[in-house]
Amino acid sequence: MQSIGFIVNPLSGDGRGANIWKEVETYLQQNQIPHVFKLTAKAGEATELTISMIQEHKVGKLIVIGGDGTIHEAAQGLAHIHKEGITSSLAVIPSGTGNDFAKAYGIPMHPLQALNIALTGTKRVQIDLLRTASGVVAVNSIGAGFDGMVAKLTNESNYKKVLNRLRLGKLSYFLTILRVFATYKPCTAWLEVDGKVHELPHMWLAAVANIPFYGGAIQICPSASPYDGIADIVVIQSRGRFRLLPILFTVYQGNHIRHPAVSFYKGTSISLRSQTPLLIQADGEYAGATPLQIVLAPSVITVIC
Ligand SMILES: Nc1ncnc2c1ncn2[C@@H]1O[C@H](COP(=O)(O)OP(=O)(O)OP(=O)(O)O)[C@@H](O)[C@H]1O
Repeated sequence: MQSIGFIVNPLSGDGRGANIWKEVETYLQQNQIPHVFKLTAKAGEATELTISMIQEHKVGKLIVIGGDGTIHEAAQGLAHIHKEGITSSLAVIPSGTGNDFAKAYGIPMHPLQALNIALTGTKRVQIDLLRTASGVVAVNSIGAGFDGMVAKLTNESNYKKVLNRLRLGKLSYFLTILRVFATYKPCTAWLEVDGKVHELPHMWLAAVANIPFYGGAIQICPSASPYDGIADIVVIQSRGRFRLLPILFTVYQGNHIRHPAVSFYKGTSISLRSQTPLLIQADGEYAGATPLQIVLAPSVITVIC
């Protein structure tokens, strides 16, 4: 049997991770399922825990209990060991706020159902990654501009904690969207996709998507697929703010795609420059500012779903 390792972010979903781990650990003990586990003690730690767990304990199946931020950190570790020719499959028990990764792979939100899939699921898919020039990888998306600012302010906000406690975590992203929408100043940016440069005046955001969702089930790029070896890019441009209002209310269903302010591109080598530095998010985590360069790395991680 494959050796099983758990990485648990006890603080994900404002403490939901710790509660889910208790439930999962009880199940593992009752059913005498051998495993190793590590709890993250600080931000960023899931990367080194992933590497050490796989190298030291020869873990063939890594199960992450966390949100998209913890999966993002574990993915850095999985991509690192992939370069050394070592592989380990990734399974997820969602305990975060947005849980976009779990949604994209049809992983149930119920902890014991997700555990059952992690332990016995036979479907394994190879997924692409987005890799930046600075070596960061993203499993879900990388975006610059409006959504970079939304990710940063949501993660720093106090209402995210309060809403998580009320099981309304997704609302925290929407509240920040409204905040940023009222004040955001678009600028000109230059997007290069596979050698072709597109000048983008009044750009609000450019997001490179590996899956359709971000920010807690916002269907920003409905055509994105992590299996097709190509990244989908969505750009929103507008001179006026109020012209974009309909997008706020249609983007959750992915019905913004025909709005004239929205355009799409596809490619494997992408770069973005901007008139003024724009904040970047990678899988919902703050990741610096433009300029940004991304290449699509095909079939790097195996996901159990
Ligand atoms: N012990 C810890 N103390 C402080 N921060 C931690 C700790 N363990 C992990 N973190 C940080 O918590 C952050 C949030 O985790 P995660 O994204 O998994 O949950 P979330 O924010 O509730 O969910 P989502 O990303 O789906 O919105 C991550 O950036 C991670 O680095």
